[in-house]
Amino acid sequence: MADIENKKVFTNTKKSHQLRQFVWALQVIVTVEILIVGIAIYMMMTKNWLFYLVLALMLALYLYVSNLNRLMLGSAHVLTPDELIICLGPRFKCRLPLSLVMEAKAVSLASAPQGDLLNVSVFREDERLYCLSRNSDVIQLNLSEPIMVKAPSSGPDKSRRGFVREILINADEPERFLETITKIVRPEKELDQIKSSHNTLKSVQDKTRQIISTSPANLKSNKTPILEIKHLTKYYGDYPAVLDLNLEVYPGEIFGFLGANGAGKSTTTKMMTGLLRPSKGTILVRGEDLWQPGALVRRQIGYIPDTPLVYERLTARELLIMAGRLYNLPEEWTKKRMEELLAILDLKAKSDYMVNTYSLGMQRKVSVALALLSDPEIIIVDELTNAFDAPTLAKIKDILLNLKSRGKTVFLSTHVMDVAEKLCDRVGIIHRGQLRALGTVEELCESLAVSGGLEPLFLKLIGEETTG
Ligand SMILES: Nc1ncnc2c1ncn2[C@@H]1O[C@H](COP(=O)(O)OP(=O)(O)OP(=O)(O)O)[C@@H](O)[C@H]1O
Repeated sequence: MADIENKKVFTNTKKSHQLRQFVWALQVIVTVEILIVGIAIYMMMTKNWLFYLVLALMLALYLYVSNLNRLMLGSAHVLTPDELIICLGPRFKCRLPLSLVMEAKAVSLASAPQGDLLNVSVFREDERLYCLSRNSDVIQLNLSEPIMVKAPSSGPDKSRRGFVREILINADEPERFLETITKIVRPEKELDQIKSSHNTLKSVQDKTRQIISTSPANLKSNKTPILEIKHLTKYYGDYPAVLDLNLEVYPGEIFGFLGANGAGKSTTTKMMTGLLRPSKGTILVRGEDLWQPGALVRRQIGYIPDTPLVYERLTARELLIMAGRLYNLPEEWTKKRMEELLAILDLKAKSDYMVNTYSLGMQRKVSVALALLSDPEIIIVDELTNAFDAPTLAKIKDILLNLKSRGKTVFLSTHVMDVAEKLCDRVGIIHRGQLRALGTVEELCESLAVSGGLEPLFLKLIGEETTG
């Protein structure tokens, strides 16, 4: 009962005159046609069972059209304390958990996207869902994570489902809608207050403990960074998983991103690969913002996730061919590269078996092949060591060193110090979401007066932080 009382309804078609005219015209046409046909049938047909059947069918058609019109004109979004049920017309409905809504704001559109017969536009474009009946009173909802919706895409991707991070909807009373939703979804301002109080509490401690190497030689000041992370922040609710992260990575280097369990490594790599929207901050790849809609620089990134994200009902070969098509790579080139990668990764023997028959390590090798297929400029690896046995790990290390020798950049997240020490030119150490140290292992050891390499350095830094 309380739930029902807490529901707020926001109509979304009342101000759309064009739509209302269309719907009323449809209602009038159907009523007149049914009357004419009904009278004709009444006069011409004998009153047997067929007559009553036709009459019933006509009545059913009339009720169907009336109901369609009622749903169209009464179309409304429903806001509860936990979710927003987005409805448009009789056909589109989507439940959006409010925990995912990062921001709701009024936006103006130059023109309404082209709608269907009922003047309704529901489609996906560049990870944005348009759910509109007009171009006025438009509200944009920005999500912290992508959600899957069932709506056609305007692009070459013909699938009926896809991920979106921004949703555009109409509300007949946009001010009331925004006021209500921002009361439920914590407003940015309030979040900022929490963030700044969190920062203040730790700031003195943090500043004294952040060890950033600034020696020009080691920052490679003669090179332009390929990757720039500026004030990158991610909140899960009120919890800062990554807080004000700043770093630069240079072409041709293997950069180690180190941290204990839960330090914020995966959250950072997901933001760097376009999988998780930052709460704040920017990620620039060759100076271009990765989070700009349709950013082409995303194509320059290959991502090896910590757990394989592969479609298991295809063979490795089918997956790689499909990925090549998605990247618009020439088929011959894809096939050649695929054979090379399958051979290097020892996957040839099983490459025509479905991926769901592979071991976890083999599935992860498929992830590696997929990430390297388009020969990207930057390779982001989340927890290199996961699921790989020693010989495979040695092989993957060789692959990464080979990429480096070809001028590619590797961003390697790991909590295994040995791997980082052997492979990385520079390392960044993240703890509780904040960067604590940045530089070469030698520089950092010197700054902290630690001997014995990365492991004692890491333990000293994290140990001090934990007890501090
Ligand atoms: N979807 C989520 N919702 C809420 N909190 C989350 C979510 N994902 C991660 N976290 C929290 O954010 C923090 C950072 O997590 P993250 O996965 O980035 O750590 P990590 O450094 O990759 O750890 P590990 O090495 O164990 O994989 C953790 O405290 C985790 O509990």
